[in-house]
Amino acid sequence: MQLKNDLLLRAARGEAVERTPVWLMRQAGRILPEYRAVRESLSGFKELVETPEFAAEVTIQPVDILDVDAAIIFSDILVVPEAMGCTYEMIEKRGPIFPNTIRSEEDMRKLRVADPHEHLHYVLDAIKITKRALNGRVPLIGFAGAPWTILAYMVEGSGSKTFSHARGMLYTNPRLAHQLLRMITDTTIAYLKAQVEAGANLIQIFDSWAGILSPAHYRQFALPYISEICNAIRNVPVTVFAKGAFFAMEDFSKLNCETIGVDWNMEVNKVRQQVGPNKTLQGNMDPCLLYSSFETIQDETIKMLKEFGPHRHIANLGHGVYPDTDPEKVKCFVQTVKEFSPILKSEGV
Ligand SMILES: Cc1c2[nH]c(c1CCC(=O)O)Cc1[nH]c(c(CCC(=O)O)c1C)Cc1[nH]c(c(CCC(=O)O)c1C)Cc1[nH]c(c(C)c1CCC(=O)O)C2
Repeated sequence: MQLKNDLLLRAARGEAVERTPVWLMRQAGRILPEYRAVRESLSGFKELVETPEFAAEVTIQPVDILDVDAAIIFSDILVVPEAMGCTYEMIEKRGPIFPNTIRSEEDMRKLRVADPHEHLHYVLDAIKITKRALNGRVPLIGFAGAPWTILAYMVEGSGSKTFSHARGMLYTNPRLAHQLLRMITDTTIAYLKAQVEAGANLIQIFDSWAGILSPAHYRQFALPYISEICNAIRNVPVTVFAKGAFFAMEDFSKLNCETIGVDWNMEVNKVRQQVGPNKTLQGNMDPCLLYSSFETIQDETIKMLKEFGPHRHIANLGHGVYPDTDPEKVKCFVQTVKEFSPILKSEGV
């Protein structure tokens, strides 16, 4: 189906756009009372993720309410380890827990390369329902975690400040780490291909824990697998968002992907120099800006638009929106991009 608003896809491919497209990482859920109402009618987070009709409903809420230029399918990066045989629980206000971690050859034997049509059909169904309901209003973003970030959760068993078990494995048993990364990558490629077949218009890879690795480990244990995924997904644009990986920007310039995510620790002009002119950049507002006044949000958003320039930019935060953010402040961010980017474009800023 022809998209009515394809700004995101054109910006990703480096084509001309009338204005800069805008959406927010983690826009689906958390900040919206409408999301919480759906969530509270169910037994928990997992029921919402695994029930395609509800997942589709909360995917579309931010498009209706926040007026963003894209929807991102409501799911989680942790559905991949679950499909591989490593189940997670989502503990209210604490985050995910994996009762059985992967730390030995024996633990590995319990895992499989998942078939997305068998083990992740609920996400594929949610994508199909969402696409039908969106009726071409905006593109739908599919996603997965990058293999390193998924390994980090499977080995650690929960969120962590240090991920010391996961990082430790890279020193103590690199062979096992590569074996696990191999299985995660194979599952992820099949899963993302299935998301595209189901209707996803763009794919984003979240490497949320990129920034805790040394550059050498990142090149050994993260980049090659991301590169494989990029090479495998060729019908739709791909975005690689690696939080904190300022040291890898030159490596990213060589990836077979269209867009690179930028967080607020990174200097936009330096990143642009490092990745060159042939990639689109996405980001990079500090989510904490949205705690400030409407006036400050406007000023800082305009500053950000000027920094990136009018071409090859997708406006976003530098990481997911925080749960205690006022949706009105998000609307202010979105509207400022929509209002000012065409003006800056016409002024040639
Ligand atoms: C690391 C990571 C996870 N999940 C995700 C990442 C990568 C992005 C990032 O770095 O933030 C990705 C994710 N998780 C969720 C989405 C949905 C789509 C969207 O709004 O972007 C996406 C894209 C829903 C969710 N995933 C989660 C929630 C909150 C749970 C709830 O509603 O009760 C939502 C809406 C839970 C989750 N899921 C995860 C954690 C650590 C937590 C607990 C803390 C938190 O709330 O963020 C793992």
